[in-house]
Amino acid sequence: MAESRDESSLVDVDSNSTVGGGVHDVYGEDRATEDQIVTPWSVTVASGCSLLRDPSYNKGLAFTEKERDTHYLRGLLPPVYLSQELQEKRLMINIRQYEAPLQKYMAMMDLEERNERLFYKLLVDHVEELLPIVYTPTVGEACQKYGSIYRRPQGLYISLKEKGKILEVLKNWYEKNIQVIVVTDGERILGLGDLGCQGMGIPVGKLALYTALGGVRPSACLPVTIDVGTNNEKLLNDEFYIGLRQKRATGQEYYDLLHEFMTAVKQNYGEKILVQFEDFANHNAFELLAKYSSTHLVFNDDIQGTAAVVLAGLVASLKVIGGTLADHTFLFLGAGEAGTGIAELIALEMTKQSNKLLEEAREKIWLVDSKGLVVKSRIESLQHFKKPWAHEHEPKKDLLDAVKAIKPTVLIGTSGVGKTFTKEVIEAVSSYNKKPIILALSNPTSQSECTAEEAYTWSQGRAIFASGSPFDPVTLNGKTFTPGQSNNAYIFPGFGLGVVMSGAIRVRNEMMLAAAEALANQVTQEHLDKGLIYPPFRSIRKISAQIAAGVARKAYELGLATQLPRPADLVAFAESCMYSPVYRNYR
Ligand SMILES: NC(=O)C1=CN([C@@H]2O[C@H](COP(=O)(O)OP(=O)(O)OC[C@H]3O[C@@H](n4cnc5c(N)ncnc54)[C@H](OP(=O)(O)O)[C@@H]3O)[C@@H](O)[C@H]2O)C=CC1
Ligand SMILES: CC(=O)C(=O)O
Ligand SMILES: [Mg+2]
Repeated sequence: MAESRDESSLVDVDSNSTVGGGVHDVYGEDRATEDQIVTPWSVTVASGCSLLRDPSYNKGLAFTEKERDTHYLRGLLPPVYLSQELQEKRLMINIRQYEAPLQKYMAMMDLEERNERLFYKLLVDHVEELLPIVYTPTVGEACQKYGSIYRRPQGLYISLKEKGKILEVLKNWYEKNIQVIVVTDGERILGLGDLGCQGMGIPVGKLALYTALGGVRPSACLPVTIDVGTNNEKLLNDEFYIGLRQKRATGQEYYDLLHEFMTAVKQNYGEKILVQFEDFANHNAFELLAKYSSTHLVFNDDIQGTAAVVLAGLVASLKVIGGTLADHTFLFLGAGEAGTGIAELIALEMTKQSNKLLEEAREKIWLVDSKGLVVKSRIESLQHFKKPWAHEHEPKKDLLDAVKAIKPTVLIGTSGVGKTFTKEVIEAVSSYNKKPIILALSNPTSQSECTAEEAYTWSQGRAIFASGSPFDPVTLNGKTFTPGQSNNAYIFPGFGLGVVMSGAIRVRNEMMLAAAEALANQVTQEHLDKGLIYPPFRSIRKISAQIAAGVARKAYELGLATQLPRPADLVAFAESCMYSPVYRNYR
């Protein structure tokens, strides 16, 4: 039993072991190797219909003759035995027949509710095909229509109605050994704005990636949506809206509910529960992060995870265009969570690479918000997170003017507004650089600052381009360009695994730098030759193991890790901690 195990035994776990996440594998089913038999525990041993209806244990038509006898399945299944591989093949054929991505999304969600291991097998084996379905861009549409497509609760809904009872609400969740929570209040869902309670699709999607991409076992993941109302009139008037029908609570009422939640989380799950803040509006996001980083194991994916993925892409790009970070000039469209978060990590890395002071490093980085270039003369009216980026310069009202004035070598879109990298903007950036770096990070695809085709066409094939949501390869004058995806999905699954497996008790920016470095190290010359600044998602589990190891190594160095003794080979340990979706045999 995991709870009483000798911790040192974890260091040498069998490399075939499929234990997920490194702790509390109460019944041993995750720890067993694929050829060992395990007990399909629920409260009692599941059998008959209850076994078939339990998504954690259901194997569809892959129950053996012996299992059909011992678990009272005779007659409940047609006579045929269909292996997991054949089931996977069949499901992929079915899913590919749907034309609309939302139909594919719903088919995937139905599968998850029916047969969890098969869901993850599909996602792991077809990650490049299915990521755009369970994640951006389709998850954005799913959130917009979440009320209409709602079937079953996929996470915990904590609304103002639950005030004073949040600890009890947490106890209602059917899994007890939670290691990672992704929580949103739905106010800034991708670049789609306030989707209120329907933002639930985001924590659900993010946690599916924790499992598929990072190997944290599904039973350890808890999606949470905090519902304090919505200011989205369309949703308030939608008869199928699933949330509180009121304007958003703000101020003390909002912060009291959040505080009750954060307190209850620690009370219920202890010090080592990782909480990922996701898609909060920036007027709350920075404050929540600052408030809870010293008392809880928290990070904000939009501010910190995004920063790590972009830094990794930039470090990889430098191998192609040369120079150090400090040799470059960065211009952001969008000075919110993603923009200022990325800017800060770039500046921090510059100070590590050179002997620059943080202030000096920041001078190489410029931001544009909805009112124009962030400059000193605006300082009084700027939100606190923009102030460090207000440099001395005459005001510039729009991006094109800012590009002409700043002449950036790197242009990054974090505005949440599509089509803002116009032909003029990209042509201007390309006129100053042999190989401009252009990152259009806003999600979903409709909000992307430009398309891959636009970036390559308007830069005459010279841009190093990546985007937040995926684009297909583009052929220009007989040459094919493959755009990369610059999305925090590269970082948070491996980051979370590293935190969990090391038993880290706090997140530090150095751990984000370690994650970025590990990701950048996975970019090979072959990738760079193809124009890619990230390795392909198909090798994400290997990448996540490297990221997890880098993050854990840093946590040990900083004295924040509690999983002792430190495993000698952290990469092997990370791999051994990863959940495998392969079916198990039942005794
Ligand atoms: N690829 C990835 O991994 C990630 C992508 N993102 C994407 O980044 C986008 C922004 O997210 P986030 O930073 O959290 O959002 P925020 O709301 O915190 O920031 C948005 C910023 O964009 C500015 N802005 C809005 N409209 C315009 C405009 N027309 N022209 C210039 N600036 C504008 C805002 O200006 P003002 O301050 O004046 O209002 C604000 O500074 C989203 O689409 C999100 O999906 C986010 C995280 C990760
Ligand atoms: C990717 C992500 O976290 C976002 O767009 O908000
Ligand atoms: Mg996000």
